[in-house]
Amino acid sequence: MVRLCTTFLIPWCSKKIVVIQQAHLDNGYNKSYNEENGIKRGGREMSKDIVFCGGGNMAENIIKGLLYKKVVLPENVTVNELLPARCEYLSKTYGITAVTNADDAIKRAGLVIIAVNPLQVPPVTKVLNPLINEKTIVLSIAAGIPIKTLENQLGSDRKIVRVVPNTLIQAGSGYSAVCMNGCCDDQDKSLITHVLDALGQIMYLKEDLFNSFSGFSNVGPLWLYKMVEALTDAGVYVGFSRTDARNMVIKNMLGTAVVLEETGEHPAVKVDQMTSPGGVSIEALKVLQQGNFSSALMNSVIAGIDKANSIE
Ligand SMILES: NC(=O)C1=CN([C@@H]2O[C@H](COP(=O)(O)OP(=O)(O)OC[C@H]3O[C@@H](n4cnc5c(N)ncnc54)[C@H](OP(=O)(O)O)[C@@H]3O)[C@@H](O)[C@H]2O)C=CC1
Ligand SMILES: O=C(O)[C@@H]1CCC=N1
Repeated sequence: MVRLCTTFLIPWCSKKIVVIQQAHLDNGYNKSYNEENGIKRGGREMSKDIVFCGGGNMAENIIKGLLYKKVVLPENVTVNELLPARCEYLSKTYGITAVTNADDAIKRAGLVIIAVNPLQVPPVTKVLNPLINEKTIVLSIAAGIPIKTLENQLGSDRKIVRVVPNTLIQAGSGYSAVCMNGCCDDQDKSLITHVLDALGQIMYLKEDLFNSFSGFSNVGPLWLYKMVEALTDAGVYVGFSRTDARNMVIKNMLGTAVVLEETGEHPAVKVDQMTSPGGVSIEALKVLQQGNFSSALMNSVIAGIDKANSIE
């Protein structure tokens, strides 16, 4: 096998990353790649194929991340999707196989990813049940569906992983939460880590924190998108073009994240530093506090978590 180590910039992200390019990848998950990244998989080779059940938004984002990071080759990816038009789009765009019946691929797969909406999970597990075996890893991203429910549908002797995937996969930033049932071993964990690494950061969590993770971290970009929208409107209101206003807000947001990540300082310290006595910032802060900004955010987080709890 020929491997090339390349450093390059992700086009949509300013972070430098190092990727091991494999000129010849003879199995979907490459042992050398894992070892290069400090992830030991042991001797057992994983079946090379991944099957996605459901080819919607999340499946597409995950596929993009996996192909971009060369975790898997297009010929090792099959999507089982009900809509023929969607199958055509996915296969043409990504060079993968997308079909309305993937029974054969599921039988061969090492990893099956359930990426349908929660209500569609029972019909999907019904299809999977006779096709998977004790070596197949079934990974579900369906919000609010616990491992216990999946075990009831698939068997408690099956390897089951529950993931709340990062919603900023295209930026390669943001946490995915993971937990797995007792049938998964260290090698399975290494493999799942390797796969999810391609999407962003990973946090192994106890399942009882999953709903909190969904409502807090997974929904996270929503508050930031809404903030960009509101601040851009404010910029337009005071006379900037929408483009200029949006650009200023986005650069401020990126810069703020970099400063906090790199310094590790508390945001309140940064606010203290920029509020000059009797100045502009402290005036803006006063009015923000009158609008109950912090309380609105906390209540919104709690509402999302309550909803996640109610689905489960
Ligand atoms: N969107 C997000 O940001 C996040 C989503 N999730 C979870 O990811 C899952 C998928 O979400 P998302 O991608 O947004 O949803 P989508 O509705 O975009 O995708 C689901 C896809 O599955 C197809 N489908 C339905 N039933 C079946 C079936 N029996 N077999 C195969 N395919 C089927 C649907 O087709 P059709 O349209 O014809 O029904 C649709 O294309 C959900 O469970 C959600 O909770 C988790 C975290 C974040
Ligand atoms: O809104 C949802 O149901 C999913 C879970 C968190 C983000 N999207």
